[in-house]
Amino acid sequence: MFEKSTWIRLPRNVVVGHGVRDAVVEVVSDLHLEGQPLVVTSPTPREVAAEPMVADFEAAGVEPAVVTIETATFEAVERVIEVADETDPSYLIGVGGGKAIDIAKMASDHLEMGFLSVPTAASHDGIVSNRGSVPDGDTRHSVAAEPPLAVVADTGILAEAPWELTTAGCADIISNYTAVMDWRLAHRLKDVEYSEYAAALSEMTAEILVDNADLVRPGLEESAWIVTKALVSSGVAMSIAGSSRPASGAEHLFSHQLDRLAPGVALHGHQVGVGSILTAYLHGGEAGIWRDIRNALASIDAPTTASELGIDDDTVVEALATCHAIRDRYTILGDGMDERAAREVARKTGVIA
Ligand SMILES: NC(=O)C1=CN([C@@H]2O[C@H](COP(=O)(O)OP(=O)(O)OC[C@H]3O[C@@H](n4cnc5c(N)ncnc54)[C@H](OP(=O)(O)O)[C@@H]3O)[C@@H](O)[C@H]2O)C=CC1
Ligand SMILES: O=C(CO)COP(=O)(O)O
Ligand SMILES: [Zn+2]
Repeated sequence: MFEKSTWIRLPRNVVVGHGVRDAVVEVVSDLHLEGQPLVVTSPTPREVAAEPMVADFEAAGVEPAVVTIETATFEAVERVIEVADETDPSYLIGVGGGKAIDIAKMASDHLEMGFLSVPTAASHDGIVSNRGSVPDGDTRHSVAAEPPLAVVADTGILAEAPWELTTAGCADIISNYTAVMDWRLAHRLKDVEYSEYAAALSEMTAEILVDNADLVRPGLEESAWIVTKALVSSGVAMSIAGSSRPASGAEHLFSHQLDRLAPGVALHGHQVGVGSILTAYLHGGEAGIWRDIRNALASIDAPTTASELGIDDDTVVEALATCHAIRDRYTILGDGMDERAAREVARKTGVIA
């Protein structure tokens, strides 16, 4: 008897383009959402996008509550839930980078209410995904959640954000190459559930972005458009897979470990990009695609070395040698790298001097 089943949850509306922030109230109406929203944001996105959006709601007779979070932690999720208990919203709106959107996503899942994703930076592919990513002591959780009901990505806002946020989003996409290599390996060796469709979409997204790298330039709003479409597509791949596997392999373990060893120094996307150079080398050796990944990152101004990340060489080596333990996710790192081997790979790929 055939007993397989799947349930793919995707956003109902994805609105991308110049000035679409002004359409949030209309998108809410299109979704037939009633009552007051709770806006979850972080300090800079609050000024850039949340406050004008709240003014639009007020003009339409709706009084949103606003909560500002500073970190992507379970405590921040708790705080949002407390504010929701006090203000009784009908839905949530996450306005910001990966931090604010992840917290809104996880709080909305707990509260069993929908949320909208309003990114202010094209810096990560959690804009659309059905996962939240949260550090917790020595480990890291990829938390199952609902995807947003709608995404409203204003390319005008995204293009005005600091350029490095956009290059971080590109690097998060380029890292899909090694994430999929790790996923296939885990499927072959450990029988990890695998989706050919999600893997193909994830790889194709990276391919299209690399093919269009010439158009990804500071000051060009078209760059925000190209990168946002890739981020949406990568998030959809995660939703199809029902896990972050299409977009998160050993290069993400490396980044999560850097978040612990050197917190707040480099952006998520930049760290996973450098991690992807290292793990591509582990997958393919000298003849592998690590040079293509390094060149693709360099072509869009993303860091390719420890010093460009602002992190010292020893910390990068330590992260590579220890990151396998951060989460139960089988990758090319297996049960971990010898520290000398990690240093050698980092040297050979030019990540450290
Ligand atoms: N769920 C998923 O599938 C995924 C989740 N992630 C998660 O997302 C996070 C990384 O996302 P990222 O966006 O890099 O992190 P943040 O949300 O921390 O944003 C990075 C920085 O950009 C600032 N910022 C955001 N928008 C603007 C703007 N328009 N103008 C100026 N500054 C701005 C933020 O300011 P401020 O400090 O004031 O907020 C912050 O300092 C990580 O926690 C990662 O784990 C990443 C990929 C996928
Ligand atoms: O960053 C992500 C995908 O780009 C999310 O992955 P994690 O599951 O590793 O948190
Ligand atoms: Zn990522």
